[in-house]
Amino acid sequence: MNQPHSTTHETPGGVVVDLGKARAARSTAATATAPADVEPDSVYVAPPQRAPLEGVVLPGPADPRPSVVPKAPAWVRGRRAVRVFLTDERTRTTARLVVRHGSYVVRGGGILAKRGWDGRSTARYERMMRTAEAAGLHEQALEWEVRAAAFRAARHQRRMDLLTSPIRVAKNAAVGTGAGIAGLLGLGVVLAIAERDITDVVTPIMTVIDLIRWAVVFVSIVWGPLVAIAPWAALLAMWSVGRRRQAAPAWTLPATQTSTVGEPITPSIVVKALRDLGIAPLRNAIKDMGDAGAGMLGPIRIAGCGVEVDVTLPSGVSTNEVQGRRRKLAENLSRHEHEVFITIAAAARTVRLWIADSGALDEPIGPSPLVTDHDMTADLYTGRAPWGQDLRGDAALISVLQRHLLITGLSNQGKTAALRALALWLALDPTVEFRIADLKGVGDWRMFDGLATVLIQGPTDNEVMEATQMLEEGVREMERRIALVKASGATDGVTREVARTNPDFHPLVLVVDEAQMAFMCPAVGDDKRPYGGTKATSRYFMAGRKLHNQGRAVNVTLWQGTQDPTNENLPKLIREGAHIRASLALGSEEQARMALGDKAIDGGAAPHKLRQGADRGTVVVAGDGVKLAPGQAATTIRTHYITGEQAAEVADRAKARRAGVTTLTAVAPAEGGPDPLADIATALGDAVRLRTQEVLQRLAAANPGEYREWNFGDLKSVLEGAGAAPYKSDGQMVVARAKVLSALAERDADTSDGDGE
Ligand SMILES: Nc1ncnc2c1ncn2[C@@H]1O[C@H](COP(=O)(O)OP(=O)(O)OP(=O)(O)O)[C@@H](O)[C@H]1O
Repeated sequence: MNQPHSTTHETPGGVVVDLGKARAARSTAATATAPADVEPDSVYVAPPQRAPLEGVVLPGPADPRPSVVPKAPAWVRGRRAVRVFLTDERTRTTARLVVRHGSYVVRGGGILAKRGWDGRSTARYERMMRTAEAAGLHEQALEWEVRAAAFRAARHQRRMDLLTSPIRVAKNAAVGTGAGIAGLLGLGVVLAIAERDITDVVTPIMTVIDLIRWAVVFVSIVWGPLVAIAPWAALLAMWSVGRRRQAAPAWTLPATQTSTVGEPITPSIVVKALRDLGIAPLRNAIKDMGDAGAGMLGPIRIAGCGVEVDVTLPSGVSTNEVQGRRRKLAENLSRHEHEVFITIAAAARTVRLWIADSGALDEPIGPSPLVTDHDMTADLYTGRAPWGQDLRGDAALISVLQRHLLITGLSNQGKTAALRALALWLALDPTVEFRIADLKGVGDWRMFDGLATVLIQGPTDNEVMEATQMLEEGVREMERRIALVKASGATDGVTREVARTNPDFHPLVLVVDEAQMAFMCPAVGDDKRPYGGTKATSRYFMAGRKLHNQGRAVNVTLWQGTQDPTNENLPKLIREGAHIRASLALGSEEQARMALGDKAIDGGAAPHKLRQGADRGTVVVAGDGVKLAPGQAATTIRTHYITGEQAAEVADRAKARRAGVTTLTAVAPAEGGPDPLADIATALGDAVRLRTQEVLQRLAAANPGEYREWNFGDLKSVLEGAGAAPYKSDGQMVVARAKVLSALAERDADTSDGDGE
């Protein structure tokens, strides 16, 4: 077995160790490996411990680590110790405790001093004046000024009185003492006569003197302890006031007191939230108001699953500035953005805040009365559909009488369910006829089979064409009714009485769900007019427009449901023709403006702030039909969800109220509908060619309902489609009669060929 390399020499005094080699051995041992020259499978035996020479310490064989670790300098160790001490949780807790309670005392003292100062000076009046001024309430400011002047006058009087009071007090004391002594003497005389003892004359006076002496003795006994206790009692009072007001830095407060999540809304929380909104004039005004900032707020009222408060903004702050910071305001109030609604109240410069209880909006609302009340009936003229609940938790009822309706929203947010819920309610009125086109066609409206007179279901161009024919048939029905009303000479339109007794005027509701499919449809009819699109030649669009323009008065209304609106899938004229405009969650403010109109969005309606998915079934409704407070532009309704199965049950009840209805799945194309090419030929008359402008005028004069809105593009597209495009002649666009006639002849030949096949 090999020995490690160390050189030792026996000497008379002990063992001499070669330090260089011993160091080498130490470092080798520290790595816990055998020396390099030890064979791998040989066992390494540590050298026996020997007594070292003085001043030299050898590593122990069992513990190869150096036994002496050089100590860090004292200042480093001191710093480490301080750091450990400072970062220790116990130290922090103690520090927080000390600072918190210290602050309670100091700031509590400040609060008491301020109260005292307020009571004795005009500080309070001046503060209220500043508040009123900052809020632009000048009348109130004047009122406070008058009160301050009265206070000053009264104070001056008291001070003047003080100047003369020592003399008065001295006089009063002298008179009082004299009278008291005389009284006591009198009493003593009476006593002496009664007791026949002259010494009783002074008995009452001596009794009073004794009483005074005892009082002095008592006070001298309790005075010492009272004086000793007084400062502590004062400190306790200051601490108690400070603690009640939580007057300490936030970092020192316990977590339960600093967490504001779900905290009830108080005036000071609202004022603080407004102050920290990042609107400089608002912040400055609130700072100027000091403690009186709550003067901006109306009473905080419980409103459904939240609270409602009106805020009168100081001058220089506009309501839309506050509306634009909804998220920040919500966060300042420890709420999510969707839990705070900011609308414009009727009073000038006033915003109405509705703040939900934390998480309350995520709780489902109850089932629809349509589902729970099996005896429910409906009356289009006098009733309102129980659609859901508004944010205050009140039933949201909507009147659909003679109102066109449009409901938009991103896909899968509950559009069909909301539209269907209204139709189900109205179906309980047996006088109402439904014609429905469901351009999604997955059975959402299946329960209306046997209830609606027309039910078209499917997403293809065929269904769009049928839906268009359904609308065009509705237009014809409308025109027939208008003619009847004209002929009848009626002055009150279609009254409830007429609607119920005269089958010619029963309410007719045309429903098109997923209407964007119709606008996007590329199909073109035999007359070369497109079904879809947004031109004056587009059949769906034009039929919708005509219904919007004149249908209401004769009880023919159009309800449309459509996905997120754009100019392509929801043209402006169609959006604006609806009386009731409702929107579920949308992707952007731009879409929200299209869905509900600028006025509603500027007034605080914000369907784009609804959460996709989480707020399914929540609609923001603008326009007619819902009750709105004065100045309110829109309301938010959480609709009751009626499942397909429940809808089928309600539909069965509605069917039971009607004599059997046969449901058609298509509408036959109209005979004798407008034929633009033939009408153009008629308009041309005998002219060989006619300016396009002239043709348009003649068309509009002959059939204004159809052609009034036509422009050059519409005329051109029909003529181009027929192969008779307008062309330039003498620098002007003209239509050639020969070309139009030959296009007509060609078409007729095609049609008869087709018929013969
Ligand atoms: N009022 C409601 N409350 C809660 N959930 C609802 C409500 N309405 C609908 N939903 C849920 O949303 C889903 C989608 O509803 P619906 O088919 O009506 O949406 P949609 O907007 O018409 O969809 P799409 O545009 O894609 O056809 C339903 O299956 C249901 O789960």
